[in-house]
Amino acid sequence: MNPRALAILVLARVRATDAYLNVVLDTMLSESPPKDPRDAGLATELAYGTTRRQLALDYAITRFADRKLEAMEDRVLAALRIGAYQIFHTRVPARAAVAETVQALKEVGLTRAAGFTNAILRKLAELPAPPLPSPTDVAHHLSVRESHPQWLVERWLRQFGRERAESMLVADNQSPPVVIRANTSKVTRDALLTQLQEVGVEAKAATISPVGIILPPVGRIEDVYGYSEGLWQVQDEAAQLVGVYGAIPDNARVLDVCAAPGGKSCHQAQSHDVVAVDLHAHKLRKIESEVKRLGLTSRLKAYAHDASEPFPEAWGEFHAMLVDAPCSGLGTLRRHPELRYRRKEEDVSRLAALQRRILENCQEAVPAGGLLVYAVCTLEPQEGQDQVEMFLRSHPEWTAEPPVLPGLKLPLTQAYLRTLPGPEGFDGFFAARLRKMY
Ligand SMILES: C[S@@+](CC[C@H](N)C(=O)[O-])C[C@H]1O[C@@H](n2cnc3c(N)ncnc32)[C@H](O)[C@@H]1O
Repeated sequence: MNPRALAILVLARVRATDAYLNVVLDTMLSESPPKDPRDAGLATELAYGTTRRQLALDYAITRFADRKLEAMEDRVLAALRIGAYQIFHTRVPARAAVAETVQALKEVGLTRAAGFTNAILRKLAELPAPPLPSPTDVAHHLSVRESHPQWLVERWLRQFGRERAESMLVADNQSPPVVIRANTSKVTRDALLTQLQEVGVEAKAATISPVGIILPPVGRIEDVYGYSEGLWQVQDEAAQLVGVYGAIPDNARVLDVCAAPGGKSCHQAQSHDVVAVDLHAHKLRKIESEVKRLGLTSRLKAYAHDASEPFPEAWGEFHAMLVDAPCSGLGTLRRHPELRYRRKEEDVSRLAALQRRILENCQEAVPAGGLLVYAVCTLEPQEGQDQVEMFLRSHPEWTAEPPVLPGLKLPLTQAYLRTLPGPEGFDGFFAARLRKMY
């Protein structure tokens, strides 16, 4: 299928079903694989790029549309956004962007909307630049320019100041690198790096993670050296740092209570026995298939369970617990661009309350002397540092205990691990390493 038509169908399905962009794209690319891998690359770039810029594109489209965007057929709106994205953000000549997009809309069965779409895209193509609100209204201007909801821009401006907030917004619109974690139960990071370079992959060591490798843009991840042999797993560097910062002693049994899709569980299983738990039974399949590929089946058992409810005694005692709690995910917007339009400000408090329930249940199950590593992939203090400090105030038997890792420069804020989106190239994470003293 033509890559523009494929991108239209992907965005239309994401809008219609509220599904994750990466899941829909992967499914549709495997259902109708383009013959030329470059077409798969173009469909991916159009789907992600358009979603990242959606709010700004809608601001431009609204100027010329005679009806509300919400009332438009999913495929028509997707075509308008994809066309506008190419006009404003790619090197595709504007005339070709309009013509090819209208042709693609016909290919997906919407010939009747071709004239309407063509007219709007041609008007957009005549603009010298994408329209923007006045820079004097800073939050509105940045919201449209960087395509993030205004409530989020206002929140980040308050929390981080203009310079950092702006660099975070800009970073969310960049394509993230593919980062992998060496499966150290099979190979060291440095040996894997050498092997990748020997087969011609221009890989380089991650900035901080001692197990991380940054890959150059690659096609199908499954075709990269070492994938089938389970020598590595895809995982953002900041997510790897959670495992590193946790510094769980090798002899500890680990209970990972929010485990799917399994990145941090597999990281722990490289050197520990792990019980991996997730609320959703269907998500365990992904953990199990990764554990198998990585050759870690003897190290990890996966179960469905609600982490806010007591754990079965039959699972035994755990000296360390990993609570990678469900959160607003606002630190991962470059990887999940659709999330920024779905999140509502009130989600932060709702999720903080769920995290508190999970923490309360988990802390009971840790024996004296044991560790609990709490992590979230968001920048919101209510879900991160404030959450943990409230927990510590109400549980004097617990203390924050950052790890001692000579030679490693972890991005710490006080005792806590904290990464922010920005020029450093990380997703945004917060983690706290907590010790139960008695
Ligand atoms: C941030 S994700 C975990 C990511 C995972 N640790 C990794 O590194 O790949 C949070 C997970 O918590 C799960 N979850 C949500 N509510 C839960 C609950 N009450 N009990 C257990 N798991 C829950 C979600 O299904 C989701 O898979």
